Amino acid sequence: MPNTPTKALAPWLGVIADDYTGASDVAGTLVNAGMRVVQTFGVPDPAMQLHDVDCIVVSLKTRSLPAAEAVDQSRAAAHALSSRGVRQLYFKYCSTFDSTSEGNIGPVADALRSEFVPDGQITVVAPGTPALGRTVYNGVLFAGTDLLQESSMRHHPLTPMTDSNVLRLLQAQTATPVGSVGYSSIEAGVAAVRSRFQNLSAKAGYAVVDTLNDGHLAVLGAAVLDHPLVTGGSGLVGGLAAARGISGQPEPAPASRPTGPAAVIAGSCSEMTNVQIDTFRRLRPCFVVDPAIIAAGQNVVAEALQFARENIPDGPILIHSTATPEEVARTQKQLGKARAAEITESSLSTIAEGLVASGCRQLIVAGGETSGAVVRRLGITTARVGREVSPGVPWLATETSPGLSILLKSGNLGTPELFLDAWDHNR
Ligand SMILES: Nc1ncnc2c1ncn2[C@@H]1O[C@H](COP(=O)(O)OP(=O)(O)OP(=O)(O)O)[C@@H](O)[C@H]1O
Ligand SMILES: O=C(O)[C@@H](O)C(=O)CO
Repeated sequence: MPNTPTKALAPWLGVIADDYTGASDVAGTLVNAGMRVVQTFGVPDPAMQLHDVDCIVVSLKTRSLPAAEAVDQSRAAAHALSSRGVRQLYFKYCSTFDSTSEGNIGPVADALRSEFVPDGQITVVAPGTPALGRTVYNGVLFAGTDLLQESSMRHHPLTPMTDSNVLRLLQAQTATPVGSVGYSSIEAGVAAVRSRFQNLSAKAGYAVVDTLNDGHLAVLGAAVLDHPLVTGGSGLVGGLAAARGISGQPEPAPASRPTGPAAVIAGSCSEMTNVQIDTFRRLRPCFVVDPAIIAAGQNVVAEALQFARENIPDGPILIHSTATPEEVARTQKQLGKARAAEITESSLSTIAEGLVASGCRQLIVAGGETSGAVVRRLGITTARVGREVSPGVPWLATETSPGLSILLKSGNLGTPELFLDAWDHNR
């Protein structure tokens, strides 16, 4: 018998994630639900070997691109996944709905809907991820106990979130009408949700779903099990996995369990990253990369690598551009938002490249845009997803740079001690 892949062996879920840390978040959630997962960086080439997996997570860096480019890349990812036989596509965006009025959640979802969703079928919009403290109540998004617009996300350097109403946020980005499904329908069970979808589909293309707890995700997962396209944060993939009867017994990833020099690179300016850096700084050495100083011509990259050479033999080190909202605002005013980001991402990537070239084998990168820039510079295209260090934060065993483990941490995820104790989870 020729050894040709059959439809039965195809992964059932194909995820298109709009940033690299968000991709790791959803990949870790799937591993936690008992799946074998591979994460690709960029659209997988048809020749790429992605065997023995239940799920492929494609990491894109489309959250802050012009909408047309984000749409093109997301479409290409969807086609690549479809041609590998996946039965369901999942468009993963941030649980805090990071976007602007131009997009890119609406434009990408519209493009995927137009190709993959039958006329008249509603598409679910589910940012709510209770494990990360993100809940949706009457269409309004909360981060912990704060309204999204009153959370630290209002200061985000690239996508400041100043409204909490998901219907309004999405409607600003799409001509397709947006409706909602309230928690009382969800508590009434799968049939009630399906019937609400049916009624809504006469006047809307999207349904923003309330999500207060994991029980709601379980009902929603069952209600959208046969939808060709689902959109949301990482939470709903757990509901989908449970509805497929796969739950909770993670296979250890076939990681090479590397030891060796360890470093954190942080370009995230999110609140939790700031806390994690303060916690690390008390015990281990840190080096600050300031984009304004780089723009003034100082060779900060060389200084950072010198710092690494001197300190990495004694244990993990941290190199960061992470700054407070006030400092970021000052730098952006001086350099412009795009140039500040470009200088920072490019410098941190060069530093990461230097670290790996000189033997670093365990690398944590904090921040989605930052992770995108670093992983690209390192030329990593695929990784097997290992166990989570904390919700949404798994180690990845890179397949393109054997022996190198990376952990891509979303800005607000992880515990305050993560940069100190994540290494233990990689043994
Ligand atoms: N000191 C700084 N001044 C101005 N911009 C900065 C500074 N440090 C980092 N940046 C930029 O801020 C952006 C931070 O976004 P990034 O996606 O990396 O982090 P995040 O939003 O916290 O992470 P996530 O998307 O995973 O939640 C990057 O483009 C980064 O280059
Ligand atoms: O959904 C989340 O909160 C994260 O995966 C993320 O995308 C942060 O940028």
